[in-house]
Amino acid sequence: MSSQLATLAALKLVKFLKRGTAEHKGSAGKALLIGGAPGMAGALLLAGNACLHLGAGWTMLEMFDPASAHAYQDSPELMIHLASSEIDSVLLNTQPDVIAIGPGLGKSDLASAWLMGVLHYPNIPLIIDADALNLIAASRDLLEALQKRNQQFPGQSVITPHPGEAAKLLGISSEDVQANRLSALEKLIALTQSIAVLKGQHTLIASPKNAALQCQEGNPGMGTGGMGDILTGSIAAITAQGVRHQLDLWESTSIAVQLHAAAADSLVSKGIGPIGLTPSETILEMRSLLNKLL
Ligand SMILES: NC(=O)C1=CN([C@@H]2O[C@H](COP(=O)(O)OP(=O)(O)OC[C@H]3O[C@@H](n4cnc5c(N)ncnc54)[C@H](O)[C@@H]3O)[C@@H](O)[C@H]2O)[C@@H](O)CC1
Ligand SMILES: Nc1ncnc2c1ncn2[C@@H]1O[C@H](COP(=O)(O)OP(=O)(O)O)[C@@H](O)[C@H]1O
Repeated sequence: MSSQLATLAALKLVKFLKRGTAEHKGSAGKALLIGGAPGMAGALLLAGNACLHLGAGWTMLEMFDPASAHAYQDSPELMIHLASSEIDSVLLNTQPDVIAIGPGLGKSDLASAWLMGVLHYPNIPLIIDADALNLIAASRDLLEALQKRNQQFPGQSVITPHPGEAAKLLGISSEDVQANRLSALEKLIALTQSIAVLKGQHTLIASPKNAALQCQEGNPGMGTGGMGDILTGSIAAITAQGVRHQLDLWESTSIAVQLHAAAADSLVSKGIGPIGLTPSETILEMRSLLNKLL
């Protein structure tokens, strides 16, 4: 299969992120990240740290865990707010340039309500990951809301399932997904009409408009909890900057997918991993690679 697929080669697009001397945080965009239920606050913090270090102008977190909804000494730049049922007013007051929902979101009624709220929030890029995908897999209403959003605003959502999440969305096993990853990717796009990133060895990306590309970078050191969360935060950061730097969601996602895997390879080449490679180290390596590519 791999020989038939074109290779993802998106890093040449990084130069679009180069900042003019008069640019300010407004030009770098506002990202709103939603998740972090009790026991999984770390997933949202990892996504937030990735978003911050990959250059979003503002990184705002809607945190579901009341005990974790506070400022952090290690990353006081993150603007953290306790998620409540005031969903529409938060979205209206925040006016985000991009929303990412899912890291550690959980499957509570409030989580479903937030997901429905962001699916109804109009024409901005939306990144859907982790438990947000599991919620869509379990709810026809949420799936229909996603399909309707994509009919109204094509190209403005991306789903980022790992094989387990892809399997739930498609109603098959993760072994079936892995046995024919390209077919699973195509089915995910047919089902959701979103840009789709099927993670795992040789991550695949495609959209209703774009044929599948295969990421050649990446390594098994990436098999650490939180590695997908930082991809979500990175897509959010690059998309937030892309809004005013002529990059669309497809291009921003493509950059993030390749940069993420390339950073993990770069760390392994320096002896940092594969065993014990952490998502937090990968964030800093992504920042370093990104700035070298400008
Ligand atoms: N620090 C934290 O708080 C973390 C929280 N997390 C959150 O935990 C929740 C549950 O997510 P999880 O993904 O951990 O658990 P899930 O139960 O959703 O998925 C794990 C299963 O997916 C399948 N799978 C995943 N990757 C695969 C691959 N490359 N090849 C084949 N099969 C694969 C396997 O069957 C695996 O057992 C999410 O909301 C997530 O964001 C995780 O991101 C880990 C870190
Ligand atoms: N063997 C591998 N080769 C390449 N990339 C991998 C490998 N294992 C995991 N990854 C990557 O690591 C990330 C794991 O994401 P995910 O499973 O969502 O993690 P989490 O939910 O714990 O944050 C994905 O980007 C995936 O492509």
